[in-house]
Amino acid sequence: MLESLRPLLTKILNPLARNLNINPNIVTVISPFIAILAAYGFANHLLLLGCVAILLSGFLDVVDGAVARYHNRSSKFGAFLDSTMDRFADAIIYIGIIFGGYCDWFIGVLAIHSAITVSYVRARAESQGVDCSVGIAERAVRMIILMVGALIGHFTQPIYFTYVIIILVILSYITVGQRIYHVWKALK
Ligand SMILES: CC(C)CCC[C@@H](C)CCC[C@@H](C)CCC[C@@H](C)CCOC[C@@H](COP(=O)(O)O[C@@H]1[C@H](O)[C@H](OP(=O)(O)O)[C@@H](O)[C@H](O)[C@H]1O)OCC[C@H](C)CCC[C@H](C)CCC[C@H](C)CCCC(C)C
Ligand SMILES: Nc1ccn([C@@H]2O[C@H](COP(=O)(O)O)[C@@H](O)[C@H]2O)c(=O)n1
Ligand SMILES: [Mg+2]
Ligand SMILES: [Mg+2]
Repeated sequence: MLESLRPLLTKILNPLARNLNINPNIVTVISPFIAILAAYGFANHLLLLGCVAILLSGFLDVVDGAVARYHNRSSKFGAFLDSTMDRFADAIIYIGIIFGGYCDWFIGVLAIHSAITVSYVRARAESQGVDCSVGIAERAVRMIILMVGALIGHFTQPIYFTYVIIILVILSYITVGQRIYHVWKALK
């Protein structure tokens, strides 16, 4: 969905990438630590901290790839590490949200389950040679929805954050369906 913004994003990030001539894997492993900070924020009812930390963690997730591409340091291990750290970040953020009591534990577990399943379907599809970056709630969209929800919860009432999480779970499962359908069409 947001993939079409990638060329624009690359243009914007290239000056930063040019000045950041480091191993992109270093950037990749910092991102989940910032996600832990987001989880800490949610667990302690600091919604604004949660929101800013998700933004920073997501920012690093786009910077690692930009640095890798700009300096011709893209690697298969880097791609693997990037995806793995993303799963870690996804889960830890929801764990923080559950601890903060922003949703029923069952909804929180579904949020983790749906997010991991969305990404698993893509990984499994790619192992079958099918590109699967489709669906309404790819990771960037999920992160943006969470940030917007946290902001709404902060500036109005926390219950609105809960509603946003429920919507996010529904959108994530729809994405699982969209991706399975996409792979079915590609492989039938
Ligand atoms: C806080 C600051 C110091 C930093 C501030 C900088 C600012 C100027 C803001 C810039 C932010 C922006 C550029 C970054 C935000 C991105 C973030 C919202 C989400 C992170 O996106 C992930 C990204 C990379 O994906 P990647 O390929 O590395 O990972 C894949 C992914 O995990 C897949 O998961 P899934 O299958 O989809 O579940 C795996 O399957 C893959 O294996 C794995 O490789 O994706 C980037 C895609 C887009 C091109 C990103 C577009 C982002 C928009 C331009 C962002 C606009 C953000 C707004 C500013 C947000 C405002 C919200 C507000 C605060 C309410
Ligand atoms: N440590 C890394 C991180 C990323 N890559 C490469 O970038 C792709 C992901 O790009 P994003 O802009 O979405 O982060 C990934 O598939 C790798 O090709 C890398 O090599 N090393
Ligand atoms: Mg990345
Ligand atoms: Mg990533």
